[in-house]
Formats: sequence, C-alpha cells, structure tokens
Amino acid sequence: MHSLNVDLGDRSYPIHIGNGLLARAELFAPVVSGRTVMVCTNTTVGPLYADRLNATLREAGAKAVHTVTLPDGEEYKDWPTLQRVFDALLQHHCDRKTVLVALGGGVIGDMGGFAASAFMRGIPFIQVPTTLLSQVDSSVGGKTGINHPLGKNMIGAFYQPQLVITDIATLNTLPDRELSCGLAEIIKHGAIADTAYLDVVEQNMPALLNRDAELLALVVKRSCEIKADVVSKDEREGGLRAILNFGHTFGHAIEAGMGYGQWYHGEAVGCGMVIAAELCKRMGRLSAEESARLKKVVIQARLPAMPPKLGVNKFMELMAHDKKNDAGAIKYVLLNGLGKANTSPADEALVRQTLLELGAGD
Ligand SMILES: NC(=O)c1ccc[n+]([C@@H]2O[C@H](COP(=O)([O-])OP(=O)(O)OC[C@H]3O[C@@H](n4cnc5c(N)ncnc54)[C@H](O)[C@@H]3O)[C@@H](O)[C@H]2O)c1
Ligand SMILES: O=C(O)C(=O)C[C@@H](O)[C@H](O)[C@H](O)COP(=O)(O)O
Ligand SMILES: [Zn+2]
Repeated sequence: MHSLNVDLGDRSYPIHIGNGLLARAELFAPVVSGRTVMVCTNTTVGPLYADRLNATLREAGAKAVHTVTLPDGEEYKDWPTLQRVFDALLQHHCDRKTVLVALGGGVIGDMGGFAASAFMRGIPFIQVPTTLLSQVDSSVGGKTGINHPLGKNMIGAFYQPQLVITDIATLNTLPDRELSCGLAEIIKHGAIADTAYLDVVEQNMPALLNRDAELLALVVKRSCEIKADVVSKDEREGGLRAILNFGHTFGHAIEAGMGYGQWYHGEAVGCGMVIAAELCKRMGRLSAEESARLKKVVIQARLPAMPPKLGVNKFMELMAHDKKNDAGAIKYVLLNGLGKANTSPADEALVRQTLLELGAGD
C-alpha cells in the first residue's frame, strides 16, 4: 500500500492506494468508528462494491450504514439528483456527526462531496474513488459540485474529504473507454508539471491500457502527489491551482455544448489539451515537436484528438462562462514548453482560427 498526505493544515488528510483496500476496516475506522454512515453511490457501482464496503464499514465500528443509490451519468450531476442525497440523509435522521462516503467515479465524488459540504452546513466525508480518473484526480483536492446547462461544475464548494481510500482492484471492472478517460488526466499531470512522468506514461502506454496493476498503482500515486502538491500550495485556486485546468477550458465547452454525457470528461479533456497545445504552438510557447508529441500521446491513450463540430461561436460563447475568466476575458491554461504551465489570455482571433482549422466548424 502507498500512503501520502494532502497538507492543508487542519484540513489535511491521507490518501491510501493499494489492492483490496475496500476490505481494510482499519483504514476507515479513524473516521467512521462510532458514527452513522451514508454511502452515496450509483446504479452501476453500488451493485459491484456497496455490499463489500458496507461490511467493512460495519467492521470499522460504524453505528449504522445506509446507502443512497443515484442514477448513473454525467447528465445526473444536477440539482434534482443532489436533492435525493439530502432526502436520504433526512429520512435516516442523519446528524452532524454522520459521515458521507462517496463510492464511485468523479460524478459521485463531486456530488457526494457537495452534499457533505451543505448538509447541516458540513459533515465529514470520505472519497472511495472507483474509476481511474477519480483515483488520479477528482478524489483529491476538494473541488465538489454539480453542472449547469450553461457550464460545467458551476455550482459547488471547496470542501476537503477527511480520507481517500483508493482500491486499485476496482479498476478490474472499469470499461476500456473509462480507463482512457483516466489517462487524459494522467497525461495532463505530466504535461503541466513533470516531463519525466510524461515520458513514463508515454513509454508504458500499452501496459497501462492492459491494466498492469503495478504500473496503475504507480501512476495513481504519482498523479496524486502532483495534484496534492499543487492543491496544498493553492487550495482555492487563487492562482497556481488553475494549471490543473489544462485542457479543461476547451474540454468543458465540449461537454456542455455536446450535452452532458455525450463526450466523457476525460475525452473532452484529452481533446482540449490537443487544442490548447496547438494554440500554444501558434503562440510560440510550444515547439511543433512538443505539440505533436502531446497529440500523439492523447491518441495512444485512445482518446479523441479532433474537436466536435460544435461551431467556433458556440465554443466562444461557452468559454465565456469559464470560472477562470477575469473581467470578461477568457483565461487559458497554456504551456511554456512541456512540464511548465500558467494561465494567460489569448488573442480571440487566433483562438477562433485555431478552432476552425482543427475542424470545430464555423
Ligand atoms: N473534483 C475534481 O477535482 C474533478 C477532477 C476531475 C474530474 N471531475 C469530475 O469527475 C467526473 C468524471 O469522473 P469519471 O470519469 O470518474 O466519470 P463517472 O463518475 O461518470 O464514472 C464513469 C463511469 O464508470 C462507472 N464506474 C465507476 N467505477 C466503476 C468500476 N469500478 N467498474 C465499473 N464501472 C465503474 C460509473 O458508473 C460511470 O458509468 C466529471 O463530472 C468531472 O467534472 C472532478
Ligand atoms: O482540481 C482542480 O483544480 C482541477 O482543475 C482538476 C480538473 O481535472 C477537474 O476536472 C475539475 O473539476 C475542474 O474544475 P473547474 O473548477 O474547472 O470546474
Ligand atoms: Zn478534469
């Protein structure tokens, strides 16, 4: 088992990564012992893992374990579905000491975390991520929330979990398309912060796609380290943290514009990184080789590299709602060579031309 810590003063917490951790009661006990627990999961993950987890939570000393099972899909990351979590918490007479456990991918993690942040103005929560994407990225850092038709994650809170338990074995049931989505965020971590890591990911792509367990544990650990380092320096995205949004300015526009759930988050981010890299090349920030390399890794990960024909105007309209924007100006996360990132505005005509020439439609 690997363990690391997210250093945030009195909101610090451990991340435990390993095989079979869903059965390790002693890892859950420090947070759940003597408490009522509400497991928040969905109709896909619940039948696979909720019984196992609930037994472990009881063994860890939980007073009572309840489960709320939400419909599966990005299109349900919304108000009416969130309300179902509050309904369940109230129906079971949960109180401020109740612990919410989010068992699932990033959608469940973001919604469960948001529900925990708001219920009785904040109850403890644990992330139990079961997709590669949620294990390497969304379970760490405390961004929680839901979508709005006009923009991704528009309503939410920064609210840290007290514990992250990452059981690599859950990846055995993950569909291939979802595995690729996780690789998008992994590539992002390398591209913004660690070229040696990008090399490892690139060279081992076939083994990663083959779900080599040792390699997966290694990348989950390294990605968590990179993300935890950024988050511990800038928890609420005053500046630095925005680099974790590389590929997301375009990616979020794709997700909202195509209709939530059509393009998966990781797919939109993969494509968004290719668009951003092309823009960086045109701005003289990335060489043609670097930009081509990033595109090649994205394609190797079996992610889409071509934007959908959403139309350039629609892209611009959706990106005008991006949370990073400053005084009406769209701010992009751009690379200054691979491994170094910062936020910056970009010339609108150049962005439009880049999108058009990449095939986004006019
Ligand atoms: N908070 C953050 O920092 C952060 C970071 C990245 C992404 N996100 C958010 O996370 C979401 C994407 O997360 P995701 O890619 O995990 O998608 P997801 O939560 O929709 O999960 C993908 C699919 O895999 C299924 N699934 C989950 N675990 C499984 C398993 N072990 N076996 C079989 N099927 C399984 C789910 O039911 C779902 O159908 C987006 O909403 C995105 O905005 C948040
Ligand atoms: O943790 C962060 O910060 C990130 O930007 C990580 C992203 O991978 C993630 O998709 C996040 O939810 C995007 O945040 P948002 O603030 O752009 O909604
Ligand atoms: Zn993301």
